[in-house]
Amino acid sequence: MSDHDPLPPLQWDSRGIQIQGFSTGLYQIEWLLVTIVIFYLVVMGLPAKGGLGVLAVTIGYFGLSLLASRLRFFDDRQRWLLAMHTWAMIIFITWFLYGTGGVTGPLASLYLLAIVTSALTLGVVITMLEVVAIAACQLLLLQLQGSDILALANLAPVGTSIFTLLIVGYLTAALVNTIHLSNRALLKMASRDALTGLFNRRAFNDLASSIHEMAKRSQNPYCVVLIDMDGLKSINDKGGHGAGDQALLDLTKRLRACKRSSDIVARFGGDEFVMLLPDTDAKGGKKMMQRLLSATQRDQPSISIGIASYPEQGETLEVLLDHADAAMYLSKAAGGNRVTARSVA
Ligand SMILES: Nc1nc2c(ncn2[C@@H]2O[C@H](COP(=O)(O)OP(=O)(O)OP(=O)(O)O)[C@@H](O)[C@H]2O)c(=O)[nH]1
Repeated sequence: MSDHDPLPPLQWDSRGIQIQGFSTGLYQIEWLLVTIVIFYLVVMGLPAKGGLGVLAVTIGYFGLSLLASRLRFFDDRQRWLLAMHTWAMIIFITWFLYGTGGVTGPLASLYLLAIVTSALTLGVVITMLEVVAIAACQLLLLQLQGSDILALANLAPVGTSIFTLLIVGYLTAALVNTIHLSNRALLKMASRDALTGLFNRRAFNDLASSIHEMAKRSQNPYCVVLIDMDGLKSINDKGGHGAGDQALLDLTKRLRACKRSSDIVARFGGDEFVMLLPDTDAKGGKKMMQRLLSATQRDQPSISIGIASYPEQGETLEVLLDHADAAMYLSKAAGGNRVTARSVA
């Protein structure tokens, strides 16, 4: 099976899993921002000029944060929504700094919260773009405060703050990227059988469930096939574990060679393999498995195959797997090296 095997988007989308994992952190950043702003207003009081505007925007932003938390906004994992959120944070912070006259004061570091939010979820490029936007906001604030934006004395603190944002944004995004890559590697490991590199039972169940749902909607048939090697124990006994492993690898090669790109093949464990053949009825599935049997060389261990087809032999994947298993045991009981497709209903 190639690396292009289909992975269902939800369970195996590592970027999505990563954002989901960070969602608690995102809520905490949001509440930290709101808490710092409210704390500032309580301790320092409303600014004399434009105080009501600052209060109104703070209450509005607080309301939005509450709504985001209620709606589990960050669990949604849609990147454009998260990007809009960081923009809203930057605008709110800029407005707050404008109202409190503190572009060069300690509250200017609030921009760090927007940058960390972006770096956690949106990647290096978007985060760097946001730093540029913050630089523009800070220059605008200087201008609105009546400072000369070309004077070095005014530009220096802005430059220092932008430099800090760049470093924090870049390092956080780079760290997150490393986590993302190791997540991908872990997901791959968690979905594969160590010996054959085929999907394991867990990955098969996830993939098969989404194919089952699609088949149910489109009323298309599909086949579930259980394949069990005949006599692996005696191969192990005669040739050792290495010979048994090689026999399993040979069978894996044969299964890969006979499958279409849309078919899924997995190792269920031991000498048992499973295939799911989308858009294939019982007749087509049986024909395909007969071809697999006739391609089996004399010196290769034989296999016993059981087939169940959707929808005739079951409305759920579990029932189909049971039927395919029962059919496979009929093949085995009849001496192996054959394919059985039957309804147990
Ligand atoms: N080499 C090797 N052997 C394995 C592996 N997994 C399971 N086995 C062995 O495969 C054998 C399976 O035994 P059985 O279930 O009796 O299967 P069988 O010998 O093929 O007999 P039938 O299925 O009745 O034809 C056991 O001896 C297991 O120890 C593996 O990854 N590698």
